[in-house]
Amino acid sequence: MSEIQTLRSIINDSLDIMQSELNSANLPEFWVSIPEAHPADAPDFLPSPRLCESRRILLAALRMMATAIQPPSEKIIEAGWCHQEASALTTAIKYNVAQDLCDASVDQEKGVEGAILASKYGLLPDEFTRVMRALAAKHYIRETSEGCFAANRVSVALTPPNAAPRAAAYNGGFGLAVATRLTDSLDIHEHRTAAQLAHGYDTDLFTFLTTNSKYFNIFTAAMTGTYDATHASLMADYPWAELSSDTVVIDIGGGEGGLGMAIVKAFPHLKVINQDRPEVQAPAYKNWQSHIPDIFESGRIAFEPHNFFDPEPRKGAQYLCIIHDWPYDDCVAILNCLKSAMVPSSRLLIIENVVYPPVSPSAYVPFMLGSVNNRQAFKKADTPWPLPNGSQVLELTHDYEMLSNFKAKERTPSEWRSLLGDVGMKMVKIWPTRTPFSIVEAALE
Ligand SMILES: C[S@@+](CC[C@H](N)C(=O)[O-])C[C@H]1O[C@@H](n2cnc3c(N)ncnc32)[C@H](O)[C@@H]1O
Repeated sequence: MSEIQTLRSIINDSLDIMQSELNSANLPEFWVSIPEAHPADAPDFLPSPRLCESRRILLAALRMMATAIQPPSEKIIEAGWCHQEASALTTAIKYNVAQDLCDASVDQEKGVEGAILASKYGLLPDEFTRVMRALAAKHYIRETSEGCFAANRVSVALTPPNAAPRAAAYNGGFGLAVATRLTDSLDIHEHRTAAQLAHGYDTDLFTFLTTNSKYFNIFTAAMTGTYDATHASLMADYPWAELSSDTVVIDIGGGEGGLGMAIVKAFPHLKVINQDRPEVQAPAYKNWQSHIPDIFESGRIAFEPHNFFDPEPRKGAQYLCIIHDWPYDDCVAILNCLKSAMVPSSRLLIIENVVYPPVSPSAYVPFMLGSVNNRQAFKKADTPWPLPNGSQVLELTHDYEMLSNFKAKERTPSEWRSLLGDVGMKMVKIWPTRTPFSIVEAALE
């Protein structure tokens, strides 16, 4: 079969599998235009392995199909304007447009005039309407008649309490400016990041954030926005239940404590200590008090100020950490501080975007979702030809962001083996999850 015929058959087959998975879970088919959330949009929704993998492969095939049919010169020109989508989204988030469009008073057939919304926000009607139109063209909202706008399913995900907009708000408030300096930062052969060039600081980003409350708030909220919808899978795809009942899990650099909260909610036999910089204590307390007041009161989750460049004070526990935002030497220093506390039974779980380079396959790999079984532990399907192995859009986005903000990185499996080996640890296993994140399990050598 030709490349395009194969893509067409992957698209048809994965669509069929996706639909049958939805049917067996008694879920409706997906939609765009209806201004309601699909049950699978809930942050705590856990897709079956086959639903997860059919969606992943379908998305990859649709993206490649779009490349096949679009004139290459047009693709290049369109991509050159990609910052426009991010800036339009930032505007929508700033004014909470989606909340207004989803309001019960809005007739979703007719929509609301852009000019009425513009006047509510104190903006010029023509300018604002064109930003709205850009959003409608990308399916964040609908244009129902010229200059009138209504909500769709994506608009619903843009309204509180959904956390994803907080991740996108970070891009508008901080990341877009960083992106403009990435190219400049590459030919400075010393540790000078695009973020430092864009925002004019010399320290590491986290130290800079402590001096700037606006960016501190944007960044801290963005972490919750990024990780919030991953917790159901992170809980299901690692055998937390098998940890013994005296286990203390230390989440090092745990931020507002969303992951720790998911662990203590799902596994009553576990305790979590969330370690982070002292200034993160207040947001973490606020988070736990509003979501898990009883567990917080019981002391099964606690905050401990700790600098992870100092030796880890809690010996012989199970440890979680994220180190993708530190350059190599810092990663080695952090891991050594942690290693000093580990005993042979300790495990270090590093929750990051393991990167599988998007290598173009030379051999034919058929589309076989048969190997993904809903009754077994989650495993990823082999990516079929002609999709590049990997096909990881969000994972590679994170890697680029780590480069831009920290001159740090997401790692391939061999890079993980090598880094862990450099500090006298070994990789036990990489656990794939139904999110862009994997869990890299490490132990003492
Ligand atoms: C990638 S974020 C972690 C996000 C978090 N796991 C979550 O689920 O929201 C990195 C965290 O490392 C923390 N951090 C940065 N430098 C630190 C240090 N020297 N010691 C301890 N924590 C630090 C930051 O405050 C931030 O919360």
